Amino acid sequence: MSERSDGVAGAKIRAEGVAKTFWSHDRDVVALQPVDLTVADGEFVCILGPSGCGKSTLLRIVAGLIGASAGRVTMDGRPIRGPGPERGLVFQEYALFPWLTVLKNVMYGPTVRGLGRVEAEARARAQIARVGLEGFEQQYPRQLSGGMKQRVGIARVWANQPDVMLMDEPFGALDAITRNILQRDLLKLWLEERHTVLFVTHSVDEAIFLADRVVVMSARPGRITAIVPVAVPRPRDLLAPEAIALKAELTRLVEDQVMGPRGEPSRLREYVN
Ligand SMILES: Nc1ncnc2c1ncn2[C@@H]1O[C@H](COP(=O)(O)OP(=O)(O)OP(=O)(O)O)[C@@H](O)[C@H]1O
Repeated sequence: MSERSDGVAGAKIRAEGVAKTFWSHDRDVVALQPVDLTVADGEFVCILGPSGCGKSTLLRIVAGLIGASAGRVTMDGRPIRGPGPERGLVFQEYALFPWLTVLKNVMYGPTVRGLGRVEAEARARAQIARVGLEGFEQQYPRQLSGGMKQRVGIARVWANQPDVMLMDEPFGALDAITRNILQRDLLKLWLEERHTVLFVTHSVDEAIFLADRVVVMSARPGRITAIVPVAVPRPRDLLAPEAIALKAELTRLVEDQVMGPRGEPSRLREYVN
């Protein structure tokens, strides 16, 4: 909490020189060039970049699911050496247990961590209600829509009371309307509790709608090319002039990574790491 970086409040997550090379089909695949990033306590940071730029790789390193080839990641100043309940993960794939009801899915984490059945159930029911699924506790995942499954995924993570939410394109598989609703709801829940959120997306709109800061990554091998604060007041109207201007700039930053720079350099390059 005491560290300061990138002009934001105390550091929750800090990545220093984090790089990753995979060994695949008898050759090295450099997924991530050295990345430095600090996420403040309670901050909502979106990682934006073209497909294959290493966004998920960075998130998985922060999650402790894979190790970095170089550099280190700390949470509250302590090195991350593996997964932990203080970092909740929500993926695009819903990753629910199909043989368990909604209630049992959400109770699973707290129960595994030793909470008694009554308390685990109370906590699960509260989280299910928070994500708007009251009345669906006894349904099975196959009986739910994609958006509902993702709500269960969020409730399941929150039931573990994590400090940090790591979200890897959680709404990527959903239709546009469901996605918008879930973005709004996620933001409402985040404003209530101010977990730290690291959210991977390749949608510029989604990043502008959600983030305090947008981290733009280059095409593979990934590195951070810009960190852009979103100064648009919440609730954000993506049709407001400042949001439209930001969208143009972020789109250009991402497209430059895919197609090479066009015209004059963006004014947002002043944020380049
Ligand atoms: N386990 C692995 N073994 C080998 N290569 C990998 C592995 N995981 C990822 N990669 C490679 O690392 C690069 C970055 O992948 P990553 O999934 O992090 O990208 P991404 O930005 O999240 O992409 P997308 O937006 O398409 O999901 C890709 O070229 C990918 O093929």
